[in-house]
Amino acid sequence: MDFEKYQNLHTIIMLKEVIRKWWQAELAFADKHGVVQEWQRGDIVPPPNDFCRLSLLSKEGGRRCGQSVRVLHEKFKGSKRVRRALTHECHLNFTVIGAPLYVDNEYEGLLFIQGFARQPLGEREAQVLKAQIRELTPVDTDLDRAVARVPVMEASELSKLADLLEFAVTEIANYEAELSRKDETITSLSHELSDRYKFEKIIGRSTAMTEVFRLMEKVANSDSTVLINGESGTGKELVARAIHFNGPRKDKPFVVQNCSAFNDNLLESALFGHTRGSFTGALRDKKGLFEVADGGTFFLDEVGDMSPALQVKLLRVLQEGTFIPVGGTHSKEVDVRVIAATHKDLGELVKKGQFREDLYYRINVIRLHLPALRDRREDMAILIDHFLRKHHRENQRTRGLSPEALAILNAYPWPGNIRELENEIERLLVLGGDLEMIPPDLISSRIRDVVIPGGSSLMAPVRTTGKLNEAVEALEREMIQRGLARTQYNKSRLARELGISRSNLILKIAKYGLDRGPEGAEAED
Ligand SMILES: Nc1ncnc2c1ncn2[C@@H]1O[C@H](COP(=O)(O)OP(=O)(O)OP(=O)(O)O)[C@@H](O)[C@H]1O
Repeated sequence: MDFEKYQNLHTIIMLKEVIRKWWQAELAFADKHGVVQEWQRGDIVPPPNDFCRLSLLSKEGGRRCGQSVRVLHEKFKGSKRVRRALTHECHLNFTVIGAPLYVDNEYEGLLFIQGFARQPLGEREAQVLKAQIRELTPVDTDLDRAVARVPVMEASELSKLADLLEFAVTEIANYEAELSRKDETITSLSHELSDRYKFEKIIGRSTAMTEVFRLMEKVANSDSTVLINGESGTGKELVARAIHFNGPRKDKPFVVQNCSAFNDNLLESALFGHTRGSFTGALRDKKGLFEVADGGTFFLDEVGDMSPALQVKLLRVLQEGTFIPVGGTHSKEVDVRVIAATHKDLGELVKKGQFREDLYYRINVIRLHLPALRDRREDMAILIDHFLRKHHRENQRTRGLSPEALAILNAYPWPGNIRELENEIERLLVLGGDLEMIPPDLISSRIRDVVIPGGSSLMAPVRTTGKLNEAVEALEREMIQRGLARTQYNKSRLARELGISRSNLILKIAKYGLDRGPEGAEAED
């Protein structure tokens, strides 16, 4: 256990100050082997008691001071039942008081304070003390003055100090417990995230997607740079996350930055960080995202929009794993896997001189192409089904989309790809309320207008050949079916709209088999 990490705990800072101010003593920590690491390293904060200072700074004196602390440590280690503060008289006859630190019922060391007398030193005691210290080390200090300055702690004071030490070890134990709770939460959140980005959560059975999955499996366990190509909303980020969460870096950060979101200066500072004063407003040093992503994966979206200057910096990180923060003089080293994405044709940009060729070859090690939704129509049905389940509210009755609604969705070119489809399904589920089947009327007019310009009929093209009565019947059936969907099976309203009686409408519904059955019947009209 490293006591240094507790030095900044608010309670410990306060405690140290109080102890210094009231008792002229220093709070220190010995580890679970009874070793005071700072002393071992020669990192000694001079204690207010000059005799302790002289002793600690001499070789033999230091050894004896360490031994005194170890005696206390042995007392704690010997009995798990001792949880209160105990005292011991050191080689110079000063008191050491310590309290044991237990974390998770494991003994981790002790917090202690040393170097005070229990009562003012008498003449004889002072003589002995001076002789002892002279034996240990050559003395250049006025020892009479040192005797007068020896901190004295009476019994009542000592019990207060004991309370404070016990309070401090409890605080540290609580802090550790809180940290491990956080660790558990982080681990379980990271499992949840890995679950969410399992390959099976990426929907697609088309040939193009099967190829994507095959490559994803291959690259997940490697460290190579990946370039994902595809229009907006085709799932580039989803695929990048799945690669990260299915690979060895999954417990490390996954960081995303869209390179077209900022101007050049802001992007550079976001990616590489900046030093204080490097530009107006840079009030303190700031870590860049490459540092945040250290050990993990960095998803650089729209990499084709990066300026030539930043392309150079990116190339350096990819090749050497180093970069210099804006305004900085020293380079920093990171271990980051880069997954880049773009909707542009980088090869074309290279030809036009807008993208560095060396960078292009460096990031184009493995390329994944995500097809536009319009080019993988065979995935429409399972995608719709997936989003219906994903956004279905608990207890919602909706079972699906009506055949007419499906026909419209299937005919639409989906320029916004899967994101647009997902948004539309989510919207339909909200608007559909408790309707069992979502009717086409609820589909966004933006989509309907593309599929049926001017809101023309959804029906099959008007028949101009064949038997007239059959064509009339087909038209009648379509009009009733669509009307039922639009009015949510309100037959009285639909009958009025169609200009026929309600009973006539019911007959026609039965004739064309358009009734919803007994379950739906109750909700009608
Ligand atoms: N194959 C898929 N299966 C399930 N959901 C998907 C699939 N592809 C994309 N999505 C969903 O579509 C939405 C858009 O995906 P994503 O943000 O990954 O696209 P993108 O290509 O990175 O978009 P952009 O380039 O605009 O940032 C997300 O909600 C994502 O979960």
